[in-house]
Amino acid sequence: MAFDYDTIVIGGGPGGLAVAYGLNNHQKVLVVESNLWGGTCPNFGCDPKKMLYGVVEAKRQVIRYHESGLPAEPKVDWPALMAFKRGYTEKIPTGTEAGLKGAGINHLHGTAQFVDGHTLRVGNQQVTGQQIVIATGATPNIPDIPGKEAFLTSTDFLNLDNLPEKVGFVGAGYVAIELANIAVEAGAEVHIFQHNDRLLRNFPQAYTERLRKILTGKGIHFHMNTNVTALQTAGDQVKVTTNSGDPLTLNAVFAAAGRRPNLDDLNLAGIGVAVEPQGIKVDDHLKTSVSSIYAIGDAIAKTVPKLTPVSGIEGRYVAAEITGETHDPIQYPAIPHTVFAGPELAQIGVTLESAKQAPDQYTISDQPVGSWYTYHRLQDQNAHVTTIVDKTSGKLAGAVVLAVNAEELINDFSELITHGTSAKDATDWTPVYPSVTSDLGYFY
Ligand SMILES: Cc1cc2nc3c(=O)[nH]c(=O)nc-3n(C[C@H](O)[C@H](O)[C@H](O)COP(=O)(O)OP(=O)(O)OC[C@H]3O[C@@H](n4cnc5c(N)ncnc54)[C@H](O)[C@@H]3O)c2cc1C
Ligand SMILES: NC(=O)c1ccc[n+]([C@@H]2O[C@H](COP(=O)([O-])OP(=O)(O)OC[C@H]3O[C@@H](n4cnc5c(N)ncnc54)[C@H](O)[C@@H]3O)[C@@H](O)[C@H]2O)c1
Repeated sequence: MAFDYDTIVIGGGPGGLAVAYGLNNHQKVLVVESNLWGGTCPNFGCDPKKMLYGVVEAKRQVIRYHESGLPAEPKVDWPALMAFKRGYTEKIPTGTEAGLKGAGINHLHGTAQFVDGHTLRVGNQQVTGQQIVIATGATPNIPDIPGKEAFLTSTDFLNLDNLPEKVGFVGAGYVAIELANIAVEAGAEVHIFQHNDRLLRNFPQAYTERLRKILTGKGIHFHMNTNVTALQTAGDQVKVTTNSGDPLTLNAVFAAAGRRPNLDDLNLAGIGVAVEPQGIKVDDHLKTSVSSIYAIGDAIAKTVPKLTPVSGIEGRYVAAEITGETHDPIQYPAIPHTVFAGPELAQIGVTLESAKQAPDQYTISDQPVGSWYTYHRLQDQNAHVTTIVDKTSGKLAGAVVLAVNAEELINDFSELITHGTSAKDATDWTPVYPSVTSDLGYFY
């Protein structure tokens, strides 16, 4: 049977685009996107979030230098900050589409729905492909409570014309912590409602408690072990009812209770693609239960974190698998993850919890580093680093970092872990001094 395309990719985000560009010189490819070209990360995820974060962190650095020669009292101008962000994000969809055009990749705007394992309906046309790759990402999970229509999402937060006076976040994961930090630094009263006693559950509790203390010090109100049971809107106010204490009146409440895969439009049940609660079920070649269909990125059930670089790795892997460049199962490198929480909390590799359970295998070194030159210079008294070293090889196996510039140190650690650098080789070269990297030798 002749197909219209060799491969059709559903979703024009980081994952889908990695497949399309990976296949472009080998195959006739079509990408279908229902919303904004570029997907979540550059339009309403990582990139706009970090533009806002960069500005509020600059303000916080000035405050840290308050008694070190910089007595200014900066204030965030939200409309100007938003204009800065929009100046970047507004160009993303057209820029991404122009990139596809320039590369000669066929692309179609519309919502794709499966007719069978090789056929999609997009609007009023049907297209066929020998392979189809699902890269439809995820969308905010809205808690099912009375008044849930009042919930705003991270997408709304990252596009607010004005910052409301009092804001709440339901959930205490990545989205809640990062956006709450931006809101409090920009001058809002901020409340976080968490149904249990853990924030950022994938990070070690000693570290999340240190972070909670710092964020509480900035003025964020943590309502732990608290279920939001109802929302009620009246004008520009939202009454938040919980299972503990009196209701609170805020001006905006954001659902930050995880993200669910974007699968509703696809008719997966109709064509027999197996789905689990966390996303599409795939094997170690990222194939679904229908042999002509692959799935990648935030749309799949997986144990690795749902992050932009992971979607990219999976997209490039599927492209290589389709062209026959590889037939090995997918192998993930150590994936660093960072919460941009002001300060940043980052980790990579073997977790602290599992290292503690294997004392014969790992040496754990837990160091408050606030008094080290690098952190003293930045006035970051709370900086803290844990390294986990494999006793047999002497190589770094994992690390946790809480510091204002944790992203830099975790990237250095990532490089050491990924390339299996020994303690000797890690110090056998000359980085710029003084810098975050010139501290590496002290950690090993
Ligand atoms: C607020 C926020 C901050 C984040 N910050 C970071 C960060 O700092 N670092 C990081 O690594 N990750 C971050 N992430 C996560 C990151 O954005 C995602 O992991 C990444 O975008 C996933 O890429 P993807 O291609 O799998 O999915 P997406 O980027 O979500 O792309 C999927 C695309 O598929 C389209 N689509 C869906 N259904 C259909 C259909 N039926 N037909 C056609 N098209 C369809 C969607 O419109 C979307 O454009 C953040 C996420 C959020 C929400
Ligand atoms: N810096 C980054 O890399 C970054 C930033 C933002 C988002 N992300 C990605 O996006 C994903 C989604 O972020 P997120 O914060 O929405 O999810 P998350 O999984 O990190 O956190 C969800 C939070 O909601 C709580 N929760 C779950 N169900 C609930 C319910 N019914 N009612 C109330 N609370 C509930 C959880 O206990 C948890 O605190 C992240 O896991 C990550 O993959 C990454």
